[in-house]
Amino acid sequence: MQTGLVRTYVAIRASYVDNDKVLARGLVVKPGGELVDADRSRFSRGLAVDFLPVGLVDWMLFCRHCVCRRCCAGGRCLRGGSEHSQQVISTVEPCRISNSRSHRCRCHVRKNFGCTGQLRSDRSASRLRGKRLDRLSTIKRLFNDTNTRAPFTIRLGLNETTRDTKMISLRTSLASTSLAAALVRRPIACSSINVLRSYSTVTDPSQLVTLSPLSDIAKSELGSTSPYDEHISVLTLNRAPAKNAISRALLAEMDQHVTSLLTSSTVRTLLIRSSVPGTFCAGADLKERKGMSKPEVDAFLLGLRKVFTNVSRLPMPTIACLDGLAMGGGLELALTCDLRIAGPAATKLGLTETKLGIIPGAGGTSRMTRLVGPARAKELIFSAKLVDAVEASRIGFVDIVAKEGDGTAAFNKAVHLARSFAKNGPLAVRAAKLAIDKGEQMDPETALDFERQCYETILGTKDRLEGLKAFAEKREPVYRGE
Ligand SMILES: C/C=C/C(=O)SCCNC(=O)CCNC(=O)[C@H](O)C(C)(C)COP(=O)(O)OP(=O)(O)OC[C@H]1O[C@@H](n2cnc3c(N)ncnc32)[C@H](O)[C@@H]1OP(=O)(O)O
Repeated sequence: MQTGLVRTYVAIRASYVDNDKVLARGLVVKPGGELVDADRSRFSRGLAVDFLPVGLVDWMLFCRHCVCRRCCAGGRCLRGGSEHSQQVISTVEPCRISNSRSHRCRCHVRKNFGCTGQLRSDRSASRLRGKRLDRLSTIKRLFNDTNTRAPFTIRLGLNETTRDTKMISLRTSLASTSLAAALVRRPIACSSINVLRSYSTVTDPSQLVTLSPLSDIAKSELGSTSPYDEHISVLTLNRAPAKNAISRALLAEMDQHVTSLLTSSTVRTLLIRSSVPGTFCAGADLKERKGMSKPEVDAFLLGLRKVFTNVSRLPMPTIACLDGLAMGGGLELALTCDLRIAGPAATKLGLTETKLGIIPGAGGTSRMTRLVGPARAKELIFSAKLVDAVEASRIGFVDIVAKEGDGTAAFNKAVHLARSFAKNGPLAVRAAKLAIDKGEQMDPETALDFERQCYETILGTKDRLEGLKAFAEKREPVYRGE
């Protein structure tokens, strides 16, 4: 057995097994710290919580009726795992726990792990709350006790009276990040580092921004893979408690990732998305900002400008996946990308800074104006108004409105598009991007000269020869970016 620090492996997600059927799957820490894929594990009836679902998922509360199409990985029903993979439940039924018709399934983590029920019934919630707190303190005690290396088991077994409550939500009472932090600090013996990796960074709540190849997450999140996925990177904003507000810490992490991408020769497309349902980014962290001195604000704005400028200068295509609100600096981040795709969840998009007595300070005035023209940019900025995806597309700062799917429609569409970019000659795509970006700022004649220069850079490449050869041989080209 190897010993490893469970760091990026905090993606220990909820798994519930009922009558030997796995209703939701995930990574499990079994007593003793052994890490297994929950799919392969078998628990006895009841909620098996000798593992800790933390991270983005927090603890979920859902009942059997909450399993919906959105929660199925790639249309596969999570009920019963692969044996029942064809079973897709398309309707959302009222929740029996809350007796409320307002109950809706919400896919919590990119189709991965079922629903988080929005428990409307206060009575039910308070009935559960006391238990949650007790259990939470037990869990915390275990994790905070660094001397405890012994195998541990925490059981939050369901009793008969709460049979329909498949999982107990700790969300309201739990600062999940602190639990996660406790977890990441605690070395846990684990048997398979490899298994862990495939579930890693996206859901590590200790990381505010993660960067991972699509190939790491495509199977679990999308249920489909493509040979090009390893060339597509996904930058994920992961600060749920503050709706991804850009704090100094978040900006620093973003800076690190974006800097690494500036010199990457293998990434063919970058997708920027959020792991927080209903949110892309709520802009600059206003709470942090409140306590900043003038020099600190200056430094922050300078940092923001640097990072956003770097995003706009990335050599590969970039797509902002707006599956939720994007306000102020959040929208400004999206504006730095080559394309913005917005889904039905993107109901609040706007440069809202003037409402706060400030102006867009991360390139918003300039980038929005370039996209929609001065009059529309002025209307948006002066009024600080929020628009939805369709209106944003009509105005011109959203390029594609994704309609298929709900919570992750934009991401899904972006993946589709990114794969179509990634199969083409990567050097050619980069050269085209450069020609467009720079050429746009030049007079037409100079732009044509510049286009020619860009063309020149690819004339001697192996990819170009491969393109011609593949055409002659009537096959798909295999580009290597050489
Ligand atoms: C150069 C760049 C400048 C800028 O970007 S200026 C900032 C522009 N952004 C904004 O004006 C957005 C401010 N936020 C809001 O208006 C609302 O929030 C939202 C519409 C985004 C969401 O509203 P709702 O769904 O009702 O949620 P909630 O309870 O307000 O927020 C959940 C938690 O998120 C925190 N939060 C939201 N936005 C920010 C932010 N921008 N900075 C810091 N924290 C934020 C809240 O405070 C709260 O947290 P708690 O529950 O602890 O109070």
